Amino acid sequence: MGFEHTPVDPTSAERLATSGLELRLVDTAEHDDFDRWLQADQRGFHMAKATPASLAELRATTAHRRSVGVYDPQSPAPGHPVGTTQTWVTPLTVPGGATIDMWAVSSVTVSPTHRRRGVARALLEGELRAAAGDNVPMVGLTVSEATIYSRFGFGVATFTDSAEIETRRVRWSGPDAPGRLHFVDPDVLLPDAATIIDAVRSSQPGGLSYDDHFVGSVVGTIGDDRAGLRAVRYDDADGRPMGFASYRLRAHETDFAKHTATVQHLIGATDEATAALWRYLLELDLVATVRAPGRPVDEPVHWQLGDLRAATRRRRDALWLRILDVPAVLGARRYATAAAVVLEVSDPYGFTAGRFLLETDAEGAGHVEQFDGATPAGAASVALSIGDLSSLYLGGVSAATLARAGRIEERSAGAAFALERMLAVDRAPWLILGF
Ligand SMILES: CC(=O)SCCNC(=O)CCNC(=O)[C@H](O)C(C)(C)COP(=O)(O)OP(=O)(O)OC[C@H]1O[C@@H](n2cnc3c(N)ncnc32)[C@H](O)[C@@H]1OP(=O)(O)O
Repeated sequence: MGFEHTPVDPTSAERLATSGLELRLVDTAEHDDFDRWLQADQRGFHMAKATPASLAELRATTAHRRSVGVYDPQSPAPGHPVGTTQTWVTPLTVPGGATIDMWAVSSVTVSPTHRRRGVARALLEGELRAAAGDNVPMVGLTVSEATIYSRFGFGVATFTDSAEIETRRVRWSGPDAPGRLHFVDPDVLLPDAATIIDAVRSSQPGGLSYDDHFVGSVVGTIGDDRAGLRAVRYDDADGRPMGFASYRLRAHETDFAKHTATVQHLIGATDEATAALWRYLLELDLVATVRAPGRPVDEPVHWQLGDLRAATRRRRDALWLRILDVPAVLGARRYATAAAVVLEVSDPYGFTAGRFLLETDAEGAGHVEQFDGATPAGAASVALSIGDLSSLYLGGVSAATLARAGRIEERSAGAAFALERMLAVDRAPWLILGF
């Protein structure tokens, strides 16, 4: 049985029932029920009511996800949910290229008429228990506000940069790409984009698998604002599609030579493709500014601009993770050093609380076991919360910094930096597309 049939959590259903509310799965094959859920989701994020056309698109591209609603039978419109969430299971690429299952949680909304009486808590706790019950070892989400999810054991694991680049300052110093660029229609690009994103995500820590809804939104086959989207594809010297960029142009109020190009997405399966696409955008005529949100924090382009100050960058949290099974997730990734560390993990929900011994070998494999004994000679030892361990997991957060912040307690001298060296990665984790 797939995740879409996982029932709602009975504990949360009972808790909500004591407030007279009903928690249930939405039958996404039943259009009216699903449309009401979709409209509640739109309203929850202060978006305009979905048009019939966009409802049809959303139904077609997201019906396979598990949609959960909270209903108030006393409402004048009892079929309209007052709380929503949507979940699905995706592979999450971890350092070394293996994948683990991640229970993705999205669309957490509670109607302003029903806020701050524990509806979101019931939804979130219910999803943690549902994922644990299905033996999914990791839960992941992105947040509207960074103040909500730590209490449930989540920690931020990846960041993105929003770059703004003054094109007139750029003197391209990167390599010349041997391939060619072509404008492509969204329908033509869609399958290539899906292949390119899939190739990248399979080796990119933090990479997820993306369905047609996501890929269609970045190439412009779906979405309300698709008319202004342009897309180019980079084909390598052998003519194989290796990357694409989609972007919008906005004219300056008074100066036609100062358009702004805003990148919807830019992704290359090779560094050559990524550089070629960046160069294309930075050398567009009549464009003074290129804006690119959601970029990896170790983007090579900043070393190819010829003027480091041509770009300003703003960093933001992206993927938040919540480990549910410590041995499963630590055993799946690869490590940079051969070492041993004892992790004393606290967990407000008890899913993962305990002591674990992580031993890594010269090939980078990790062996993890629950552990009661004394810390072995030579092993590092730290105490930390499950949220902070989740932050460290993909290698995008420094253990030494968390120790300096007072979040990790070092039980042996230098233990945080020893852990940081074990977890080090050659490529910063990146959430390729937000969700
Ligand atoms: C993964 C995602 O989907 S991220 C998107 C989150 N959704 C949004 O931002 C849409 C707009 N906001 C909302 O719909 C709601 O305000 C929600 C979903 C954020 C919160 O729903 P509520 O039902 O009011 O939350 P609930 O009453 O269950 O609160 C649970 C806890 O979170 C806290 N909390 C709730 N909202 C916030 C907030 N915006 N900032 C900080 N803390 C918050 C509450 O104080 C409470 O804390 P405590 O129990 O530890 O004392």
